[in-house]
Amino acid sequence: MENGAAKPVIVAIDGPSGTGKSSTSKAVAAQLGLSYLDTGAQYRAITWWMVTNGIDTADPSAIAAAAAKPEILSGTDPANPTITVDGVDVAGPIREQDVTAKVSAVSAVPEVRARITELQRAIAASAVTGIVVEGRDIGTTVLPDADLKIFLTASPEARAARRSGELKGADLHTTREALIKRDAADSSRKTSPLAKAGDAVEVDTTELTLQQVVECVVTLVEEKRAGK
Ligand SMILES: Nc1ncnc2c1ncn2[C@@H]1O[C@H](COP(=O)(O)OP(=O)(O)O)[C@@H](O)[C@H]1O
Ligand SMILES: Nc1ccn([C@H]2C[C@H](O)[C@@H](COP(=O)(O)OP(=O)(O)O)O2)c(=O)n1
Repeated sequence: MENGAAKPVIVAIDGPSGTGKSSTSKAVAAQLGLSYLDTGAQYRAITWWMVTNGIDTADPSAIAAAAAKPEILSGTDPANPTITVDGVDVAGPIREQDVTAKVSAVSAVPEVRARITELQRAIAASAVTGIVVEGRDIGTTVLPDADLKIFLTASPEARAARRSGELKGADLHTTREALIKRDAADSSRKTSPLAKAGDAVEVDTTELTLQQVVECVVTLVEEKRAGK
């Protein structure tokens, strides 16, 4: 017989763009009855606010001065993840090209990272059954005590093909170059760069279907829960 409620399980999924973090995290969370947090959406939301409010995103001091202003709320149901800024639903606008081009510069500013990291920790701490949190620095910085850390990778070709499929036929070469440039910026910033935690399990998804990746992560979570 169960002795009280199970301890919440915290899963961190990091990796570069197009490796399958969002799709995998949502499916794993749904399958295991956990909450889900897309931390990239939070960085995109604060970037959207900066752009909308005329803040120069090439000026780190202007970004730092405004970092505390927007109120960013994330809905963590994996079947219906939501993101609002000052009460406005920004799920669509945060995926636009302009935000994508500026998000690395905004998310490199330490004041932005401190603000968003605090939000992320509060959301994770309040998840009753547990949560799958996906991003770039979750296993290294945001939740270093996560029960399970996964680092997803895939070849640049596979990642670009997946992304240009989403962008309805966008040029493969341009998509590949933009993706490599963003990963380089995210990996080389001073504060909390994209990095694999020493204790993360690396999964190369190049030759795997999404379903295979999900099965792999679900198995790893179940093994952790069983104390293996
Ligand atoms: N293993 C996979 N094989 C093929 N396509 C995938 C795989 N994983 C994800 N995808 C697709 O690739 C695209 C990018 O995936 P996404 O989960 O948004 O990646 P990330 O969050 O790492 O940027 C989506 O269209 C998704 O359906
Ligand atoms: N934990 C995180 C998550 C995202 N970011 C930044 C860096 C990324 O280029 C952007 C956008 O992240 P997002 O996960 O939406 O990117 P994708 O286009 O899905 O690859 O946010 C970050 O700095 N730290």
